[in-house]
This record gives sequence, C-alpha cells and structure tokens, in this order.
Amino acid sequence: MNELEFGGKVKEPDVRMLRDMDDVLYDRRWARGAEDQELYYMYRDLFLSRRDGDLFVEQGIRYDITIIPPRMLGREYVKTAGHYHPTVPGEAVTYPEVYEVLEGEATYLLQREDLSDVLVVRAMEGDKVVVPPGYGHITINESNKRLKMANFVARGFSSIYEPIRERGGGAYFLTEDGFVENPRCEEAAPLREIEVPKVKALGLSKNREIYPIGREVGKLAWLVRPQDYLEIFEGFLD
Ligand SMILES: O=P(O)(O)OC[C@H]1O[C@](O)(CO)[C@@H](O)[C@@H]1O
Repeated sequence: MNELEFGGKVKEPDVRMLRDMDDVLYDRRWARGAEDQELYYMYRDLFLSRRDGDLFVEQGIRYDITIIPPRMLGREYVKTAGHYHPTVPGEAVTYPEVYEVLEGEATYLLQREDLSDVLVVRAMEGDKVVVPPGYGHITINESNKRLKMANFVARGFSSIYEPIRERGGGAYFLTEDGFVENPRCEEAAPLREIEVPKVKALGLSKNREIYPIGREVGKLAWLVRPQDYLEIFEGFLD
C-alpha cells in the first residue's frame, strides 16, 4: 500500500514510526498514550533508469522521495525527526541539500546547531528549498494534504540526529496554536520566516524539476563540494 512505483520498479520505503520520534515531540502526554504507528515514508536512492543511477553514483549524489501524510501528533503537526549533516572530510563546511515539493505543502524549519539562527520557509508545489551548509532541518506538514517531496543530497554520509534528539526536538514546535518555543532551547534566536530563497545561482528554478538536473554532470556539484561555492551560500537565507 505504501509502495512507490519509480522507473518501472516498485520501491519499498523506510518507515519512520511514532516510537522513533518519542524524544522529539511536543505533546509527550499524547505520545505516551498512543499506539505505535507509521508516520512517514522515505524512498531513498531512486533513479528512473540504470544510466541515471550510474550518473548519480558517479557524481556522488542521491535522489530520494519522502511522503508525509497529513495528521496531528496530539497538538503538534506531523514532522520529520530532524537532523544535521556532517562536515565534508577535511573541510569546515557541512553538506547542503535541496528539497523540491512535488505535491502538497511543506514547512521547513532550518536551524544552526548553536541555534543562533532559526527560520521557517513555507513551500508550495514546485518550490525548491536549499538547506545551506551549517543548518539542520525538520520538515513539517501543516496542510491537510499529503506532502510528497524529493531531495538530492550527497550520498554516503550519515545524518546526525543527536543534537535535535538531546534537546527534545527542534528549537520551535509547530502546534495548533502556532509555533511554540522548545523550553530546552532557551538560547535559540527568535524564529524568523522567510520567502523561499532564490536558487538561480545554484542552477535551480521553480519551473524545472530537480530530477533531470541530476543527469547533467556537474550541475549539482555544490552538494558534494560546497566548499567551492561558499560565496553563493553567503547570506543565502537573509
Ligand atoms: O532523517 P529524518 O529527519 O527522518 O528526515 C528524513 C528525510 O531526510 C532525508 O534522509 C534526506 O536528508 C530524506 O530521505 C528524508 O526526507
């Protein structure tokens, strides 16, 4: 039922369960009384043809699709667990990522690890949202529609979950009463909301899906070698 057909093949997802999220939820009381259940579906390392798959591997990039059905987790809107990315080996810069909303609406919470900057971006179908180096990210579905989103990211690194888990979630929770501060993130900067940042300098546009860009060798090199593109990321989220 939760299979995805992609490139003529049926793909099975990794499933994020409620119990995986116990440490990062706003409404703990609700969670304690709720049965374990499926929250969202991650289809990783997708390609439409063998050739595309080879091209993605050659470039060190990976294409994923994530599906988040709408629902409430008690008083909080459904969201991803949230994570940071590691630094590129030998560099001081962390890997970025690009998301594309394929269906529905996505609310992206981006935060620096020291919480000196925390922001929210609301994205609609076709929007591309880049998570620049230095930021962790949580995706929230606050709509009543299914959210289907794609991402390209450098392959072969492991996401870092501890900082968000240790603080009991992101710096802010999106609840039925709006954003609420996480009491374990007292030093967090005030939440700011920005429009979807312009992504032209990274070769992206609202009118073009990201998937075919992955076939153009080198076009997504900024995902793998962000240290060569620092001037583009400078002030990217201002
Ligand atoms: O790892 P989390 O925080 O559950 O978020 C899942 C998302 O992250 C990714 O691993 C990419 O960063 C996707 O596969 C998926 O959208």
